[in-house]
Amino acid sequence: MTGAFDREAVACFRFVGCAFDPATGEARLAYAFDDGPELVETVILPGAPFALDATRAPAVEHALRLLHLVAGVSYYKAAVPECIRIDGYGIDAATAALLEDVYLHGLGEFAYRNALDLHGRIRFPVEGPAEAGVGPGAGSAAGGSHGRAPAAGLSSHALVAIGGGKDSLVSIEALRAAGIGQTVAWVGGSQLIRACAERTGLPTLNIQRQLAPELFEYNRQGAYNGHIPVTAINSAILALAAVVLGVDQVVFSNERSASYGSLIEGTGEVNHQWSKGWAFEQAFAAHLRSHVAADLRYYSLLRPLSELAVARQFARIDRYDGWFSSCNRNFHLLGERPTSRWCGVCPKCHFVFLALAPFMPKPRLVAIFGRNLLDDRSQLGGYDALMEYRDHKPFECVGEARESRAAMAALAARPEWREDAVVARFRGEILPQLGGEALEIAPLLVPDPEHGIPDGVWSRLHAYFAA
Ligand SMILES: CC(=O)N[C@H]1[C@@H](OP(=O)(O)OP(=O)(O)OC[C@H]2O[C@@H](n3ccc(=O)[nH]c3=O)[C@H](O)[C@@H]2O)O[C@H](CO)[C@@H](O)[C@@H]1O[C@H](C)C(=O)N[C@@H](C)C(=O)N[C@@H](CCC(=O)O)C(=O)O
Ligand SMILES: Nc1ncnc2c1ncn2[C@@H]1O[C@H](COP(=O)(O)OP(=O)(O)OP(=O)(O)O)[C@@H](O)[C@H]1O
Repeated sequence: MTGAFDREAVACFRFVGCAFDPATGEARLAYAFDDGPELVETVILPGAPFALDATRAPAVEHALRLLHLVAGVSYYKAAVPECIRIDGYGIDAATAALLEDVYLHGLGEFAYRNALDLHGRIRFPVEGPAEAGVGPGAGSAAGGSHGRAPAAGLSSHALVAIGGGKDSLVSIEALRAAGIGQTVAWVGGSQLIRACAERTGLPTLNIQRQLAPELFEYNRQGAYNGHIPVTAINSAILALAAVVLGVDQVVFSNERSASYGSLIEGTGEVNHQWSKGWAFEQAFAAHLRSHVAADLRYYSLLRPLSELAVARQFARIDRYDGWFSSCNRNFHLLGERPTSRWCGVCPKCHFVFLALAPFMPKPRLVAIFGRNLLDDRSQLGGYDALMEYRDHKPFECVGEARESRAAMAALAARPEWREDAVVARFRGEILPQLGGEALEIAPLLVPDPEHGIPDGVWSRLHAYFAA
């Protein structure tokens, strides 16, 4: 491939190579289409130089390769060719199966919006036996690998991903309450995330990430573009950071509701937040243990909780009211920064306002958002989609439709909310059509037993979450 980027002319996507320099903390991830220019993404861990002993160095190499393979999704999507090549190292069948899952499901929304069918198209080449350093018996399918990589001598400490929204702040406060040592870590240059991280008063770790600049040029030249599984990428970055720093836990804050997508007529389920779901968490955690380090734990602290349960927890703390935002418009790499932390018109603003409303005094909530979204008729369509009323759930990180309906039903019974435009319309038009649907909030607040939180952590936390 030479000259301008022509997605139809691409034959092969290549993983060209990757390297980590412990002296500078820089990871270099290189890709290419055919014999075109190298596309180099960089990730920089602060705190270099790092001393990696003989136990940790192989774990770092395997975490680096995993990051190289996962982060490739940003570039692969530009042309989605049938041929994938990995230069420089081979991968085993378990790794190929994990990646095929991450690319297929993580690009689910991308494929739907671009009218592409990626089923059966994404095949990672398996070359040779299990990767070096991988313990005997490494399994054969994503999530099914029960082998173990050697332990890397990691110390007990949690690297907790912080995203500037309510979810990670709930986890951070829960871990603090349980007395678990933590460093709050984020990827990228967001000032909003930095402000929240500093507000926690805990040690912080800001990892820089620079996408290959050619990708943006390819986008201008007509590359396929769309959503990617960014949580999978951030997870792989934090896993690399954990083994480089020698700590044993990578903690995310993905709630139970993230495992459910939008039901699209004629297409089926498409999950915008697939890499925040339970299937990804299980597969990735197992893969880290079998292919990176047996003593590395990856889990989501909020997996047992619904979005409403997370909102209830968040409402218990007011320390972050003037700092946090769940509105994704704050987090673009390119383009303008919004002037307000809450745009007030996107699905996340709609949902977070609704989810917090049953658990917070109204004046506090309105002060956080600077307005009352539930008393604004122009927001009716947005709330209909959240409740899956005449529309599908939006492609965004929002709770299940039954959670939105239950929250709305609770507000419909509250004098301070029931006359507000969106709630009054729900009472008059939607509620009567819901027939026998159970609309109580309480059952949705019960922690789910399905999660990957280590026993020692969960035993200290479940009372906190149940309180
Ligand atoms: C902030 C945001 O929502 N961005 C999405 C948006 O991208 P846009 O072009 O408007 O701006 P940028 O974010 O600046 O991206 C510029 C281009 O770079 C590509 N890109 C970016 C990051 C990356 O890791 N790889 C990339 O290839 C991107 O394609 C842009 O062309 O629309 C895009 C297309 O739909 C989305 O891909 C952008 O989403 C970001 C990757 C992002 O960080 N989004 C999170 C706020 C997000 O949606 N999180 C999900 C979790 C989903 C998951 O499974 O992990 C959530 O919270 O639900
Ligand atoms: N830039 C980032 N660096 C590292 N982790 C991130 C980043 N952005 C989001 N995350 C993590 O990804 C997961 C999903 O993000 P999400 O946006 O749902 O969480 P949040 O920002 O904590 O809360 P909210 O849902 O209210 O926005 C969380 O664990 C979050 O900490």
